[in-house]
Amino acid sequence: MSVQVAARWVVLDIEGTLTATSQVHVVLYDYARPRLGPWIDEHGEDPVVAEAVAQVKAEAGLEAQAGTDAVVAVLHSWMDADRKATPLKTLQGLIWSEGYARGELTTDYFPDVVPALRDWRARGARLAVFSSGSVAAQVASFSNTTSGDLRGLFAGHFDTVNAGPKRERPSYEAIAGQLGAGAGQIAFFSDVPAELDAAAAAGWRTVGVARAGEPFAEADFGAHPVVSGFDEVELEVIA
Ligand SMILES: CSCCC(=O)C(=O)COP(=O)(O)O
Ligand SMILES: [Mg+2]
Repeated sequence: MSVQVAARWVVLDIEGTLTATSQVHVVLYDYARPRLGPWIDEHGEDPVVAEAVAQVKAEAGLEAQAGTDAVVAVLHSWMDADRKATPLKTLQGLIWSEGYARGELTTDYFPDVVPALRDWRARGARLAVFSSGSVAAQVASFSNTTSGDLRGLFAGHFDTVNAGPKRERPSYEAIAGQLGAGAGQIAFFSDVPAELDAAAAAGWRTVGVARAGEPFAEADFGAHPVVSGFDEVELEVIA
């Protein structure tokens, strides 16, 4: 069954919506795990890295003098628990950006994703991304995919730094403001009902993405329309 959606802007979650959860939790997390310690030691003078490390220590209750091993142990525990803490996402994004630039990482999307995004874009829809993954990670991940370089499809990237937490309404209000769009012009696609609830509270249209085999496939999406793939979406592009 198809779902009709009227929107000018389509804002997309990544994990579980565009890519399999294993693409993040296995491929990307396994790439980052052994590289976190060396990255912190080699880039400790970089203010972005220094600030992220300070945030990890503060959030984990470590002393300011704590060494890299203690910081890495916290970061690994957050990855094991899939805690999408902002400083972890910042550090992962730096490491993944280098991995994509070196050609050591390639993003693989669900088969219905790229044809739908190209079709929506060709028909005038504007596309943006809202993910817990940092903006740097998002852009890098679209640069090297099994369908080529897809960066040109997207007009906006949002994360927990430039928008806010994904389960809170003000984050969606902030994104609408940055896009210069009315809430009723934006449709948000996500596999996580709590994210859809926050977007709907901000006045956005919402589409739940319940993909077979994914963690939220059997979740209760409440009043949100639900698809099992983008080929079930009939997008009407509005002004
Ligand atoms: C390829 S960008 C990195 C994705 C990531 O780190 C992540 O946690 C995805 O979370 P999402 O909010 O997109 O479900
Ligand atoms: Mg998701």
